[in-house]
Amino acid sequence: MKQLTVDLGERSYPIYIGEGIISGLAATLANHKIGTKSPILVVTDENVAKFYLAQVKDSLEAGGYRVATAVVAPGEKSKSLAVLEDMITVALEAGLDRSSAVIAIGGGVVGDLAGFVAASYMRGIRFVQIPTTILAHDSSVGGKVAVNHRLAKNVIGAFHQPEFVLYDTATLKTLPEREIRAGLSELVKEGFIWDREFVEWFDANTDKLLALDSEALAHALYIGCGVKATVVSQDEREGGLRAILNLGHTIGHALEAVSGYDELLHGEAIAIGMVGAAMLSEKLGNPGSIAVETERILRKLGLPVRIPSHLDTDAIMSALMHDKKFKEGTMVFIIPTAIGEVEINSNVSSVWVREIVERLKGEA
Ligand SMILES: NC(=O)c1ccc[n+]([C@@H]2O[C@H](COP(=O)([O-])OP(=O)(O)OC[C@H]3O[C@@H](n4cnc5c(N)ncnc54)[C@H](O)[C@@H]3O)[C@@H](O)[C@H]2O)c1
Ligand SMILES: O=C(O)C(=O)C[C@@H](O)[C@H](O)[C@H](O)COP(=O)(O)O
Ligand SMILES: [Zn+2]
Repeated sequence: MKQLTVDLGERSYPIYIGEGIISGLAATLANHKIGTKSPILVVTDENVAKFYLAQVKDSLEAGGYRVATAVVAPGEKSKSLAVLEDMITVALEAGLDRSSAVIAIGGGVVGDLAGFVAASYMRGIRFVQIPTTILAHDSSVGGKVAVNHRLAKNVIGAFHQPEFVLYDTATLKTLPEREIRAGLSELVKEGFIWDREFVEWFDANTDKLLALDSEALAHALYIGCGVKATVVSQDEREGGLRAILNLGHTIGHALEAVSGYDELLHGEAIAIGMVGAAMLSEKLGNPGSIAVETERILRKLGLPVRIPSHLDTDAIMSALMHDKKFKEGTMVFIIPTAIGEVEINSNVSSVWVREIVERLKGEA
C-alpha cells in the first residue's frame, strides 16, 4: 500500500492507495477514531452498490458498526438539493448524531454529494472518501463538496475535508470503458497543470492505462493524487493557486449545465474545456503547439474534443458567467503556457471566448 498526506495542519489526512485495501475499512475507521457507538451512513450509487455494498456492509458490521445505507441513482443528476434532502432524511431516521460519520463509496458524484451531506448534517460531521472511479482520484481529495443548481455546477457546497481517503484500485476493474476514458481526462489534467514529465509518461502509456494495467494505473493515480494533495495543501480554499485545478472547467462546467447534466460526462466536458483553454492560450500569444499537443493526447484517449453542435452558443456564454472564478465582472481562465505549466489569467476577452466556442462547435 502507498500513502500520501494532504497537509492541512489539524485537518491533515492520509490518502491510502492499494489493491484490495477496502477489506481493511473497519480497522481503518477504528484507527481514525471513528467508533462503533454512533451509527454510520454509507452513501453509494446503484452501480457501485451492485458490486461492493454487501461486502462493505458485512465487513463493517463484523467490525461492530451499526450501518445505515443510502443508494442513489447513478449519474450527475443525483448531485441535487432534492437528493441531498433524501440523504438527510435517511441520516435522521437512522439516528446519526454528531459522533457519526458518512462514508462515500463511489465516484465523484457520490463523493461530492455524501461530502455535502456530512458538511451540512447537524452543521458538520466526519466523513470518509472511498473512491471507485479513476476520476475520483481528484474528487475524493481536497474537501470540495457540492451539489449542482440547474443553472450552474457545484454552486451549492462547502469545503469539508474527509478523515481519510481509501483508494482500492481493485474496484476500478469493473468500470465501464467510457468512464475509464473520462477519468483519464481529469488524470492527465494533473500533468497539464503541474508536471510535463507525467504528461510524457502518460502519452507513452496510454494503451496500458486504457487497459487498466495495474502497475501503470497505480503509478498514475499516485502521481495524480500527489499533485492534487500538493496543490490543496498550499491553498485549501482556493485563495489563489488551487484555481489551477480548474483547467478546462470554465468551459467544461458551462457545457455540463447547458446540456442538462446528462449528455457529457464530467471528464468529457473537461477534455473539451482543456482544448478550449489551449486555444485561448494561442490567442494570448503562446505557441499554437500547446493546443495541438493537448488535443492530440486527449483524442488518443478517445475523448471528445469538440462541443456538440446542437448546444446553443448564447446559452454556453451565459452559463460561463456563473463560473466561481468570475469576480467583479472579470472572467478568469486557467491558461496553459506550456505542457505542464499554467497561469491564472484575467485578460481573456469574452469576444475570444465566443470565437473559440464557435470554433469548437464548427470543426470535426
Ligand atoms: N470535489 C472535487 O474536487 C471534484 C473533482 C473532480 C470532479 N468532481 C465531480 O465528480 C463528478 C464526476 O465523478 P465521476 O466521473 O467519478 O462520476 P460518477 O460518480 O458518476 O461515476 C461514474 C459512473 O461510474 C459508475 N461507477 C463508479 N464506480 C464504479 C466501479 N468501480 N465499477 C463500476 N461502475 C462504477 C457510477 O455508478 C457512474 O455511473 C462530477 O460531479 C464532478 O463535478 C469533483
Ligand atoms: O479541487 C479543485 O479545486 C478542482 O477544481 C478540481 C476539479 O476537477 C473539480 O471538478 C472541482 O469540483 C471543480 O471545482 P469548482 O470550484 O469549479 O466547482
Ligand atoms: Zn473536475
